[in-house]
Amino acid sequence: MTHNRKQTGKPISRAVVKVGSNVLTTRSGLNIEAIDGISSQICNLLDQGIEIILVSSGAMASGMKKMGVARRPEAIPKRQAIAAVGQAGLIREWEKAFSRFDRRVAQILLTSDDLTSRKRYLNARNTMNTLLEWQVVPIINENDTIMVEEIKLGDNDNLAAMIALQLDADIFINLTDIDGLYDKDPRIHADARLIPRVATYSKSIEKYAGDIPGALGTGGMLSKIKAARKVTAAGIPMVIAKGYRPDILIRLAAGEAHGTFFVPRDQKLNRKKCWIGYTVKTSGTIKIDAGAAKALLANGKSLLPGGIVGVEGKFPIGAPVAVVNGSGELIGNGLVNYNADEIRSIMGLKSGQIKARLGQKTYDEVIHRDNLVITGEPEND
Ligand SMILES: Nc1ncnc2c1ncn2[C@@H]1O[C@H](COP(=O)(O)OP(=O)(O)O)[C@@H](O)[C@H]1O
Ligand SMILES: N[C@@H](CCC(=O)OP(=O)(O)O)C(=O)O
Repeated sequence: MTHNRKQTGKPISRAVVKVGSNVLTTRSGLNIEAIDGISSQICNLLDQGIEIILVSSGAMASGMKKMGVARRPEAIPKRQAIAAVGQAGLIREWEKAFSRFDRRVAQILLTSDDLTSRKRYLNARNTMNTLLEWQVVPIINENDTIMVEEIKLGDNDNLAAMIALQLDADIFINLTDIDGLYDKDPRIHADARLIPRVATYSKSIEKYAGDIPGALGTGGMLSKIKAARKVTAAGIPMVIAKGYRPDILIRLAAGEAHGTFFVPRDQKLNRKKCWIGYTVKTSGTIKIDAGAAKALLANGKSLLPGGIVGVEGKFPIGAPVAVVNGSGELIGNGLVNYNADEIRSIMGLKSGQIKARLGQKTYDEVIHRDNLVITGEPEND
């Protein structure tokens, strides 16, 4: 069964719901009232036939309360240990809350390695799809316990956006401790006004948002805006709304307008391109000249060796790399047909000269357009 959503005009049959630490924790620990309220609403949506994937923050905040720590420790092992303590209680409370409605939950903890490896990415997707088929609610968080800088996802706004792309959700609902995006940080400016709708994403929107989170959050409003950029570029709408508002999920699913709605692009990006453009951690950088940038941006062409002016990093064939212009601004991500040393050796050449230089030519293109996703949009920046 699908649900008609007036705001998007499209039916919702699958939603990613992210709940921030500020909603899920109080001064004394986990906010059981919020967990009960949100789980009861999710069960209502499940009864309507809408599949829900829950991304739950709160492990760090809850672990700190449990261990009697007032501030996040600087030492990484201590932070990881605190998250481990907190995650146990967090999932227990969600499980308890859903069991009141005879619903089961499953815990999924991810790092960016799990999402960058295509094999692990697809495995995780298959598992989550199986859980959804079984009507079990997947509850996802970053695997903070083993998280170090190299495999860090950063914040759960970003993680939830990637999950929305991975599972081809119809909407991403981001529940936080504030009504939505204001035109200025409302903690500093009393005259800040709520923006109900963002029709087209542009860099200027990012200027509205502060990157200082609430007492217990990570990333602040800015990380939510960046998440909106990802999902809307791939054709998925996002709403930022206040998690404490009674029946907020039910109201949103019924098409009521609350918070800030980010209108998606008309065209959906295919799944593999979602992964290349908005999920993988790139393992190198290719710098291109102005002619190549124009060919990629305006004409949707593949990247040929002739337009390449620099290569950074050491990466194998098939690796995800970032493509940047002469000023270092990101144009997009792509999967390479040649390794880093080969690209260094053929950059600036015509495709017809590749064989003479390398002794063989497997492809004309360094990145074929089917494996290239334009994510930078200079016309909006
Ligand atoms: N322009 C803005 N509009 C709304 N909130 C903002 C803005 N700039 C900064 N914020 C702050 O961002 C906070 C939400 O981010 P964060 O604490 O990371 O939440 P969460 O824990 O839900 O992820 C809000 O409490 C708000 O004070
Ligand atoms: N993984 C972390 C949450 C990180 C995060 O993004 O927090 P938040 O800004 O509250 O969504 C935790 O569970 O504490």
